[in-house]
Amino acid sequence: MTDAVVLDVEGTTSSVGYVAEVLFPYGQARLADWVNRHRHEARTRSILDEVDRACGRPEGEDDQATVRTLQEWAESDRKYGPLKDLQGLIWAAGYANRELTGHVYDDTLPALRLWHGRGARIHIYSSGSVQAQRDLFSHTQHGDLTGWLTGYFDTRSAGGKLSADSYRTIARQIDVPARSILFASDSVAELDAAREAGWNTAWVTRAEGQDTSRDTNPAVANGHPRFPRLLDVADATHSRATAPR
Ligand SMILES: CSCCC(=O)C(=O)COP(=O)(O)O
Ligand SMILES: [Mg+2]
Repeated sequence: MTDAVVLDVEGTTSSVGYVAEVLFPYGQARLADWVNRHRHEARTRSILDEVDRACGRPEGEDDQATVRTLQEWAESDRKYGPLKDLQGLIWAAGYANRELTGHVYDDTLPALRLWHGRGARIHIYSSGSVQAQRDLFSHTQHGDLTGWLTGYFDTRSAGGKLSADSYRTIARQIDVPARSILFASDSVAELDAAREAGWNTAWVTRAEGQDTSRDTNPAVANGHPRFPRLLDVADATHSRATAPR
């Protein structure tokens, strides 16, 4: 029985290439300029101060050093809250001025429709900030998809994606028993953590010629049912009847 579906973004609803080759470079190219222009505004200031605290530096003493730290974190794809928040602010401006369009695979909307029609509530869980998630799904090439989604979780609201406790936190927040939740991701390590919390899992490998995540070696499927596309997961998941296990 699947009452709730929780979806990863990068490599599952949306391509790795879009995140790695469009969103991340867009943010990095504008990071220093953003800080220069917004460093006295509350949201950006609080991000910069959080970075300084994390580095053991006095808050606000040297914003250029803070920018360098953020650039280093961005270059090494650190999933740290303040970096993800700042990326979310920069991307929001890009969606607003139409320089960015949120990418979703062509089977993502049909999958959302199928689950929705079967009464499952659909949530997003990404390392990208909740704002970044909302902005991506409200500006896709298929239009605004946020009407299909019930909720969003990031590392601040749920915790890191490799920790079983994060999935327990989400289950509590959405008030659905673990056995009735399905998590779809391209990351076996994330699926392992979700399964440890008692969730059903689906490994989305994406078809040949499309993106595959960095840790989707077929040899390490690790017992998670494999599906080439998200729509294949939805097809195999009969809400309130069966779930892939
Ligand atoms: C919400 S779009 C940006 C995705 C992102 O910033 C990221 O780090 C990818 O995280 P995911 O958990 O979706 O793999
Ligand atoms: Mg992913």
